Amino acid sequence: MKIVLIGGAGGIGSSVAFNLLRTQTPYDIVVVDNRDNMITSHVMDLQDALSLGGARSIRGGTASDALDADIVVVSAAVPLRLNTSRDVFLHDNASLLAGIVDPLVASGWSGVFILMTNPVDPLLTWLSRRTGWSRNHLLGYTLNDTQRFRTGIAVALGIAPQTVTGVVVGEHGAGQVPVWSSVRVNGKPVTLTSAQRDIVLDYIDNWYIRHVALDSARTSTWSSGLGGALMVEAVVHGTEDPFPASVILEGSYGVMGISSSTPCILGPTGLVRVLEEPLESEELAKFAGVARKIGELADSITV
Ligand SMILES: NC(=O)c1ccc[n+]([C@@H]2O[C@H](COP(=O)([O-])OP(=O)(O)OC[C@H]3O[C@@H](n4cnc5c(N)ncnc54)[C@H](O)[C@@H]3O)[C@@H](O)[C@H]2O)c1
Repeated sequence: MKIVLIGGAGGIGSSVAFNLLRTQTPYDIVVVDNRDNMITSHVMDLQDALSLGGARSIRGGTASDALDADIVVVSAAVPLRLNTSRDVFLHDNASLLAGIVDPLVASGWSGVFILMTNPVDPLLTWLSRRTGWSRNHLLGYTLNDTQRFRTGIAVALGIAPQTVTGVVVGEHGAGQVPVWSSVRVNGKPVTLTSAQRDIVLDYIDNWYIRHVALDSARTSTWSSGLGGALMVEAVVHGTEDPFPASVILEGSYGVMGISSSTPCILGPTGLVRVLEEPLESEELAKFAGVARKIGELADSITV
């Protein structure tokens, strides 16, 4: 099972690599990046963790390593700078992604492509048109929204996040649609008061703005690295439990041809099934508006 991490020497990529090493799956992991010294630094470090997990190998590589990869995880991106929206990186990251996917398309590659680079939904919508790949092979990483929803609810209720489940659909980040009717604590449905909802909304809506304002030059590398590795594991082993991902919607939530987050069943061929979350009418209206915005952003890419 060859996993190629493009942007693999960055914060997210190296954290995905580390978390893959901790699984019991015999991965052959290849780190590809345009910073050779950082590839070497991470590989020298990570290869000494091989004997503590199930992965078979980790090495540095080049873009051509992707041509026979089972799964390509892309977190390559232009450097983070102060901003208030992931959308400011749309055009620069689209140019960079074009250089990554065009050789894969030309080679007829048919593995599973997981995009972590932001803004993930418009970039995936555009990539689906550019590559012509089936939506089954084109997945966007959006688990963090659901994780932040769980954390926010745990904070609002003063309970452990592990006891909370609940789903977020829609856009990764700013246009996320939290599904209040999906909230469960210890498996039982819970209705939050409006004051509790406000605490949750403040947490999930402002997390990104608060984090970027720190000007730390890093993103959510620990949570996304763990989540990215869990997504790879979900694809490789298949999941019975829904895994949230951005995928091209074909009618779910009334949306066609736009990539947005929804719970999915994943397996070795990528997307196995989209699960449509039942939404209230205001939630559906928000989803429709967000999907329009994602489509307009994708349309604006001219690479
Ligand atoms: N989807 C999510 O939930 C989520 C969460 C966190 C971060 N992100 C996004 O992931 C991306 C990466 O974040 P990060 O913290 O790892 O950033 P980073 O700057 O640490 O890493 C990006 C890496 O990409 C490399 N790179 C740039 N162009 C390349 C190319 N053409 N080929 C190979 N490598 C290339 C850089 O050298 C760098 O090492 C950003 O777009 C960020 O917004 C997404």
